[in-house]
Amino acid sequence: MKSAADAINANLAINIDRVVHRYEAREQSAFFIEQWQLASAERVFLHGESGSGKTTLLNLLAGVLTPESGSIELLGQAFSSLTARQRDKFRAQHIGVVFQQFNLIPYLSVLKNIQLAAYFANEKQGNVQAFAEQLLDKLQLPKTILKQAAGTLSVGQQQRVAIARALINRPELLFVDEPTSALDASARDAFMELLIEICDASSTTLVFVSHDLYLRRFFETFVDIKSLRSSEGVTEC
Ligand SMILES: Nc1ncnc2c1ncn2[C@@H]1O[C@H](COP(=O)(O)OP(=O)(O)OP(=O)(O)O)[C@@H](O)[C@H]1O
Repeated sequence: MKSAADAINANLAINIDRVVHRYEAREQSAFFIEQWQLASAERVFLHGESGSGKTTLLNLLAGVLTPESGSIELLGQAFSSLTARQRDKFRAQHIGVVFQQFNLIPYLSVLKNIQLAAYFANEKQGNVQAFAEQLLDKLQLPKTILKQAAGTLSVGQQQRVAIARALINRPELLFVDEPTSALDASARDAFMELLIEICDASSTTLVFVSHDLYLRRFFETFVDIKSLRSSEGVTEC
């Protein structure tokens, strides 16, 4: 029979347990989080001063970095124990990511960049273009941009395309790092409304990193990374 703890854990989207990360093996200091849990469909605004480890945490959650010890469970799966290949597959199918560098392929069109994300997640291509158009429209980008090479867009436009690419598979988990930094106030508010709408519609769990405290109003949970990090057992950065 399942225990009450098992039942609670089954509803967790993210479950971090004693995670240690070091950028270099001999590094004295380490990134350490003892425990952090997020329920399915929870939205968190993650804040912290520059260099406090927000991007490191997102990279661990996205599987770009792997912990030296401890475990990261995502959607009930032991994500940090997967092989690199299994992690890539899991990411493509369940995670949307928007990093500070947008990682668009510059010589491919906007549509191809978005289609590629859908392809890796095995989404049916038939519906991809219509949904991409809908997303770009809500992000205040013209439909004509779909045919343009991603490398020819402005930084603000690239940022919005990266967001559309992250949302195209309606991911269960969405990790975004400063997604509004290149947007003006009107595009920023439109983006936030779209993001919340899509997260609501798909019960997406969102970890949203930003320095912009104005954006805190869109979130039920606010976390300062300082409160997550602990020095027990290791020396902090
Ligand atoms: N590739 C790397 N190699 C070595 N150290 C790194 C690397 N990336 C980050 N660090 C260090 O890890 C610490 C946390 O950096 P991180 O980028 O996670 O912080 P952050 O809170 O996201 O900062 P910012 O708000 O400026 O983006 C910093 O001391 C940084 O110098």
